[in-house]
Amino acid sequence: MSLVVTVPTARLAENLGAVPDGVELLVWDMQTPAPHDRIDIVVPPYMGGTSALSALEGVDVGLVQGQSIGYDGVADHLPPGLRFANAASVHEASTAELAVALMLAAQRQLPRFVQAQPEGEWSPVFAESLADRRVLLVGFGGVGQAIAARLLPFEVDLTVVARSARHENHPGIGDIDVHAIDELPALLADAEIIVLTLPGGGETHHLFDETLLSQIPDGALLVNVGRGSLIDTDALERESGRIRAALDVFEQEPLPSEHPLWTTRGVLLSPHVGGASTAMNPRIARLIRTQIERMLAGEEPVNVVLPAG
Ligand SMILES: NC(=O)C1=CN([C@@H]2O[C@H](COP(=O)(O)OP(=O)(O)OC[C@H]3O[C@@H](n4cnc5c(N)ncnc54)[C@H](O)[C@@H]3O)[C@@H](O)[C@H]2O)C=CC1
Ligand SMILES: O=C(O)C(=O)COP(=O)(O)O
Repeated sequence: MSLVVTVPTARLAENLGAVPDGVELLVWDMQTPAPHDRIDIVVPPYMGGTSALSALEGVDVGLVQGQSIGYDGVADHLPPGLRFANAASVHEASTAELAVALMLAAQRQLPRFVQAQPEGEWSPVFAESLADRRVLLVGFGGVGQAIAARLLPFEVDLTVVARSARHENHPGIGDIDVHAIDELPALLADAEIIVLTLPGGGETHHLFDETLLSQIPDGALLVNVGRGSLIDTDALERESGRIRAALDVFEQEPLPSEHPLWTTRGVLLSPHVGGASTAMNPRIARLIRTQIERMLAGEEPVNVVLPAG
């Protein structure tokens, strides 16, 4: 058995290191014609990878291994007959770190100190804590549970709402009740920090619409590391000033430089960098290695979220 595997960057090939005998590893960024008619595993570029999928038209591909967890939009660009695996688990720790960083920065008003530093301005504030705050975590899959595991040592009062809990016994989390999503409006009324980790797509589109946003208590912090489409951005802008927000994901990405969110008071933005850290490449490489080993052994690959249609 032999396999042809393509990765989009030399750095990822380096992270992958030595591959088993019989595996031909090539660097292909999908901007040039496919290097072979048959490729067993194709790894498209990170971010914006969906448009590159057209390069797979007419190529016999065993598995398309994405580098993201979210795969909204992929089905529309994936040539028929190809199957797609996502990068579930790869970005969980990194995205959870960012979510906690955004919460800490917004609660303790770190941007204010960063701004005052060049002026040598001593500007103490009596800030919101993370300790003892009532945190409502929306979504309890890999990312949500990784956030819970990191938040609990901060001594927060944690409530979780989701359709289902994908993992059981995530390290660091004891038994947590998961409330059904239809309890969301009632749970919101009591929340001081709300953290969104749901996937995008039709079912969750504008879940936080004008009505739900208006039920968030005054001064509460809305954190979104799931997908921008979860929140009606126009409605959020109308609520700004009353509630605070820390957002890593947006309905339109990149967020245009003239967008009012950039300058809205009480809004902290990061440019969709939840998964973008040094943890990523070695973890993606580990996942690719698993897929190679499974395919060499004639086993099904893991993480297939779009079976060959
Ligand atoms: N900011 C960033 O850079 C990153 C963002 N993400 C986003 O985070 C999302 C979640 O990732 P994981 O936790 O690994 O996914 P997952 O599939 O493990 O968990 C999703 C959670 O959302 C819940 N859920 C899904 N659809 C729902 C619905 N319609 N109503 C109520 N609950 C629903 C599930 O029950 C589960 O608790 C990804 O789909 C991606 O969009 C992921 C990685 C990095
Ligand atoms: O893993 C994810 O879902 C992420 O959000 C990060 O990457 P993406 O923007 O989906 O390419």
